[in-house]
Amino acid sequence: MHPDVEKLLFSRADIDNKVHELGSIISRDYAGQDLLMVGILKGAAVFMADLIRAISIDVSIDFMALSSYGASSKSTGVVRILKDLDKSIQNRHVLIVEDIVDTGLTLTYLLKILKARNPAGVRICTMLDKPSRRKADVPVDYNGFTIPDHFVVGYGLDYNEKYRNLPEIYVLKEEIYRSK
Ligand SMILES: O=P(O)(O)OC[C@H]1O[C@H](OP(=O)(O)OP(=O)(O)O)[C@H](O)[C@@H]1O
Ligand code: HPA
Ligand SMILES: [Mg+2]
Repeated sequence: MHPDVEKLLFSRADIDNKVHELGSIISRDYAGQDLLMVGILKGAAVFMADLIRAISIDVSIDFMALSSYGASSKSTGVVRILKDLDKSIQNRHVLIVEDIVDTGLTLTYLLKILKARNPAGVRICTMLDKPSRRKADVPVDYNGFTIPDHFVVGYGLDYNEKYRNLPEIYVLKEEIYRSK
């Protein structure tokens, strides 16, 4: 285990099973529809790469880059678009793919922007949901795991741009983010 992590939360097997479960449900729910999956960079990149390969129907993908956290473990509530979608989403079925929903501020902002573009629908798929810290209500349609109030890293999730490459999901030691 990496020396900065407190404990393992979800193993490779836990993650693989969950990704395949979600992939099957999404494939069934969107059968016969024009599905566009939108990964939110950078955190969702790893989950997105696994999830699209667990989907059995035709799907297009795109990415958006938003920034709300910077070099802190706390949300600032300020969300900026760093990279927008390449094409119009009008009349398309959009599925937002996130690594984690925490305060919900990022997705609240994003949902507002995307709904204003008149898609056929927008739903949310997240690997992790941390409902105890919610500041804004967001409708999570597909959730991998609900987690308690710990700062987690790995499988795309970072602290200060570190630990995204860890293949499993861990709780970060408090001393790592408290000292900043
Ligand atoms: O529900 P919230 O409190 O808004 O937090 C969730 C968001 O925060 C993280 O992104 P971050 O801004 O750290 O960017 P990153 O994906 O590049 O790490 C995460 O990937 C979500 O997008
Ligand atoms: N870990 C990493 N990034 C995050 C988290 C977390 O627990 N919550 C919001 N962004
Ligand atoms: Mg981050």
